[in-house]
Amino acid sequence: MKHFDAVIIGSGQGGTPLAKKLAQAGWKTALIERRFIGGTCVNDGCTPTKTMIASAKVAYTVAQAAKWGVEVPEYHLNLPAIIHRKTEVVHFFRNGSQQGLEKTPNLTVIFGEAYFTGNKQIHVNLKEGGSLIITADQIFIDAGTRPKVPDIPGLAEVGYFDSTTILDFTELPPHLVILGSNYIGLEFGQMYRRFGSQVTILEHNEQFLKREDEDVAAEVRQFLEKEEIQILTQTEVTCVTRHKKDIQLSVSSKGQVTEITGSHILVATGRKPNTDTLNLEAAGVEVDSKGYIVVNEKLETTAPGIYALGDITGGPKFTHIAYNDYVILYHNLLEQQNSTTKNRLVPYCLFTDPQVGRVGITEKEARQQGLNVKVAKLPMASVARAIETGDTRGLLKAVVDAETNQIIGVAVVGQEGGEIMSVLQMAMLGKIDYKQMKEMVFAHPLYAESLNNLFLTLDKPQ
Ligand SMILES: Cc1cc2nc3c(=O)[nH]c(=O)nc-3n(C[C@H](O)[C@H](O)[C@H](O)COP(=O)(O)OP(=O)(O)OC[C@H]3O[C@@H](n4cnc5c(N)ncnc54)[C@H](O)[C@@H]3O)c2cc1C
Ligand SMILES: NC(=O)c1ccc[n+]([C@@H]2O[C@H](COP(=O)([O-])OP(=O)(O)OC[C@H]3O[C@@H](n4cnc5c(N)ncnc54)[C@H](O)[C@@H]3O)[C@@H](O)[C@H]2O)c1
Repeated sequence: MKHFDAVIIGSGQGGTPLAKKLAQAGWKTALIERRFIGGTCVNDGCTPTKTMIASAKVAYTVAQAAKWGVEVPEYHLNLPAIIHRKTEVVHFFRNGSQQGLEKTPNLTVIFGEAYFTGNKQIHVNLKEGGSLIITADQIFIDAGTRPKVPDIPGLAEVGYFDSTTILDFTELPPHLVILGSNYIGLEFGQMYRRFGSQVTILEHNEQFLKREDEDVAAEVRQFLEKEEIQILTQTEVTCVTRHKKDIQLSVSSKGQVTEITGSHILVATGRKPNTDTLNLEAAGVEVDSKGYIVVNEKLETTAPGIYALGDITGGPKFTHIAYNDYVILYHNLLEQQNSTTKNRLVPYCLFTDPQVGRVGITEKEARQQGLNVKVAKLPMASVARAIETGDTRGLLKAVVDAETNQIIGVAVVGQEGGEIMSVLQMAMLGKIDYKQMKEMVFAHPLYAESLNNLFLTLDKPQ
């Protein structure tokens, strides 16, 4: 049996920096990881997908090059080379992170599967064989989530990809049918369409991108459909069968029963927490009805001295949120602060091309809450930089408190939409109001310069 001051389960985007910080502060710390250092983001999530999306953008640009007066008579897609590049980038990030951990004094990295055998006691089935019992004064659970697969008759027998397994498939699916039309479904859908697959996206909700305002969702749908991606909402798959190389999906779409034939299926219907193998009852850590760990706003679980961070808490599932959870914990534990998750801004970016950068409240939410707001909107077709660059898809939108003039919500669909949103996120944090943004000097002709014009629209009668 080994004893540590702190044990962290999972080397994700919260656990890795936390392990380093606690060890650097002199705590005898252990970090337990059952698979690869870096967790989902580095190995199966942000890093591989954004690397491959970059290749898809090149393919799209080359295909459209004549639009910019550049004739490209012929080009070929080399999917194994794209996947090789992705794997190299992933290894670069993973290895860099692992080396950083291994160099940290007071920190022991243990590869193996952890589960609780008591309140502050953990059993680890070591990757190298054998097992280890560990006790600790403080325990931090950052064990993340994994793909959730719907229970559809025939799906398991026919076979399907999820967002992890598809990353190493070196053949191009002739017709990829995707279940789910949120982040994963749309990012992969556009990527494979640009690689040359036919793509059909099936969404069981009535509204496409239901979290977003309808005008924002419509803009995204429009540019995806222009690339001949078929999107069917209110569509439920009832059964899947294989007919030689084809996969047949029986679907109920807007009340009509029909068949869709594809070559491969990608399941992108959400994630589920990795709490089922942790034996949390032994530690007295409660989970909610979906299996996520119950935490308060300081990320304390129901068991004293045990904390949870990142996706496993059921909070917004983003790398920057897992990272911010770590920041909250180290502020409170090492600097005796009183940091909480309450009222933190949660920005996010959908990495379609163009991107969708979002932060704060939507117009729909503001109206539902009965807030007195003004809404500024500007099409990308009115932005000088977009016209010059040759891509006017998208729009800028900001929700402004009519009494205080503060910006309370932003959506930017456009090239560098995430970066432009971040400019407004800074304004929100720094309490720079829309009148100041309207007259702020931005370098010409940046996308950011268009923020002057965005807020000038509020001078017109609403
Ligand atoms: C395809 C995809 C694309 C994404 N793109 C983005 C993006 O562009 N931007 C963004 O912000 N977010 C993105 N995300 C979400 C982001 O990856 C997650 O929010 C983030 O990785 C969560 O980090 P985490 O620390 O909570 O957990 P994870 O990164 O999931 O880490 C958990 C770790 O715990 C380990 N573990 C689990 N159980 C045990 C156990 N019993 N014992 C030992 N170890 C264990 C796992 O092996 C894993 O390494 C994406 C996700 C996916 C799937
Ligand atoms: N750019 C980013 O920040 C980024 C990128 C990828 C993933 N992520 C994170 O990863 C998580 C998982 O992403 P996701 O897109 O898989 O999940 P999600 O939960 O965001 O979306 C799942 C979608 O699938 C639909 N769905 C569920 N069951 C279905 C079914 N049986 N048939 C058809 N549609 C169905 C849902 O209505 C929803 O639209 C997200 O929470 C997100 O935070 C973030």
